[in-house]
Amino acid sequence: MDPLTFPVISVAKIDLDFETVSKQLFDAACEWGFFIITDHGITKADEVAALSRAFFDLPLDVKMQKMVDESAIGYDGGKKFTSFAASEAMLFGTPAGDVLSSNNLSAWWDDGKRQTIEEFKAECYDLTIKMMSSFAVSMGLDKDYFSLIHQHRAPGHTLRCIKYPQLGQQPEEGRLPRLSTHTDWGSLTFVFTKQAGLEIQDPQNQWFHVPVIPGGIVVNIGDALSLWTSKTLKSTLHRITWENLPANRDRYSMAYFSQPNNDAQLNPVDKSTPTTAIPITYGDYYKVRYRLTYGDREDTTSGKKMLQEIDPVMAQLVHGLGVADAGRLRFNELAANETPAYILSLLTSVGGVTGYVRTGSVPSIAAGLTVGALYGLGGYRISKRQPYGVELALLASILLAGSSIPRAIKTGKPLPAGLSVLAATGLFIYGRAFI
Ligand SMILES: O=C(O)CCC(=O)C(=O)O
Ligand SMILES: [Fe+2]
Repeated sequence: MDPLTFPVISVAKIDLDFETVSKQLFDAACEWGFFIITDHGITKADEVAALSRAFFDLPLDVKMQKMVDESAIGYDGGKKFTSFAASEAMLFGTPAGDVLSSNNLSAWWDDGKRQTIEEFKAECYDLTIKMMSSFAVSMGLDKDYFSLIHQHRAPGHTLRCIKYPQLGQQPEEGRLPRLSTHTDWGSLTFVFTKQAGLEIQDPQNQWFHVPVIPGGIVVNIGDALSLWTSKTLKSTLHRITWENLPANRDRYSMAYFSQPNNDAQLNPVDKSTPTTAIPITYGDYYKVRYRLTYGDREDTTSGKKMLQEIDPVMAQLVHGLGVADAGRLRFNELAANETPAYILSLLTSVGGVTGYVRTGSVPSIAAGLTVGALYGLGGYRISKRQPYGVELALLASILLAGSSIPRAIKTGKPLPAGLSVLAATGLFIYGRAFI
């Protein structure tokens, strides 16, 4: 097979020769979903990168004075990393002008620094709009089709200045990702970095190192743009591994996320290809992805963990779209309900005790109470959106099936037969999460 060539596209002539540049951008977006643009005319990146470095050098308590909130402005680091990435970040989200007026920035971000961030964001915004116009034209839509749904309204366009810090020791394998494998949620992402480390899934589904081109911007397609185009434009999985960015090295990057307005529908724009309607807006989608990403964090207003705030029905819908890939494993937990586990816990415990009372069987009470406890613990963990709740409920069902079904067949008695029915119910309800 031919070696793959990562697309590097000069956008110097995006105005003068719109058609040629549009075709290059569209082809790269369809084939890779990731590419680098050069000659883009963005002037403020180095200045913002320097501000970002200086901010990360501040003492932790100063940085933590203003933690990120629903406005997507503030610091998202702290003493503990999220399960999404071993990084700290400074977020400048929401509509134009909000960085200037935000009270969620510490005094260090004075007027001059805020102004620089706004100017950089404005440059990025204009370029994303231009690029989306070129995608619109390539798809036979009005040139301003996408600009109309990317106005300066919520959730806005977020600049995320990121530092992957150097750490004393490498976390145990599988415990904490450097940057989880994920797709981006919105329309277009620009990544500015001078350091290697980012990997993407290439057109042959192999992990591929994104090159670093001085002055270039790494661009990728997000889920929303992919959904509008029935996935013709690719929302590509990407990640950073500990192997590529070991604990003894740090890395800085800045990601600008262009996002559709909250009320934008995610349905495919081409009405001629029959596809099932997507009954959610970008706002619904954003909420689920945001809470999955920051799942372990507490919501500043409700005090609940973000993961507990996710509506399971919405989560299932998002999962079903087949593009979202943050916290994939968690969909099992989100879809699960704790009530059957509690009922099974009660019934199996009662079953075990009844067996003992009737026949004096110690194994019966021991098994009944053990299985009951496992169901109870599983149910509790499901209700708190803690990991392994579904697994525990499933394990309880397997143990119950193993002990009751052979006895039911052998003796034909009602108690083991009843317990077998419970086991089958548990297997059905909690096994489904893994199919
Ligand atoms: O740091 C990078 O290079 C990529 C960051 C990224 O993918 C993200 O924040 O979504
Ligand atoms: Fe990303």
